[in-house]
Amino acid sequence: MKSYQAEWEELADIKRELADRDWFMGTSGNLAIRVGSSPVSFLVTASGKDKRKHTKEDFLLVNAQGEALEETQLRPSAETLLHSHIFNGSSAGCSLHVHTVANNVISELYGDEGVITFRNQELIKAWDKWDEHDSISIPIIHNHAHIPTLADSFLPYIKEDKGAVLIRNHGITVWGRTGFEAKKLLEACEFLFQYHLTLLSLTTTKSISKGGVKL
Ligand SMILES: CSCCC(=O)C(=O)COP(=O)(O)O
Ligand SMILES: [Zn+2]
Repeated sequence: MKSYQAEWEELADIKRELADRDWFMGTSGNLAIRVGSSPVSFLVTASGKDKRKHTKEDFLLVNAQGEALEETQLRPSAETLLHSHIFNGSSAGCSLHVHTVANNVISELYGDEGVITFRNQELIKAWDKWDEHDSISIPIIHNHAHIPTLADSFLPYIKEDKGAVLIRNHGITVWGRTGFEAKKLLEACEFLFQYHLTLLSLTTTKSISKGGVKL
């Protein structure tokens, strides 16, 4: 079996950075990094742990179906199937899932439309969109409690080696060709969500003030 020390360290570094951002509230979140391609194998976070803690039991190696490849007491993330779909359906090298207040609020605000689109934002260059008229759209899917059903509805959005999908009132899953790219896209999404929510709340405040209502 291929050694996976380098992938372990890369994922551990990403986990530390996301923990520093406080993006693992209440044991939420799971991370995965590809180890092999044929056959597919990847490291994934162990289920139910406080991902802000860093231990030698943070990750386990799983196969294309998300089954442990080594003897372990650890359970792979409950949402491993989504990472499996990403590694089986694209050449992505890393897949990150976090719950933040901003991604949850955006998913609820635009959940009925099933998508949120950003344009006229410098940060869409994180998706390699360099033209002034470019836009990026992030699909929003229903939060099926049954993970195989959730994974089925997630699957059609794995069209490229990088991407992002919001799961309504749950969180976001972002993937990229490398750990660097996946983290860049995740941070860009969070920036765009926070910007949008801030602008919405200030615009509302501004229009209420204009209407003569004292806040
Ligand atoms: C309390 S978080 C609920 C489960 C979840 O959505 C999540 O991201 C963490 O699950 P895991 O099995 O990966 O720990
Ligand atoms: Zn989750």
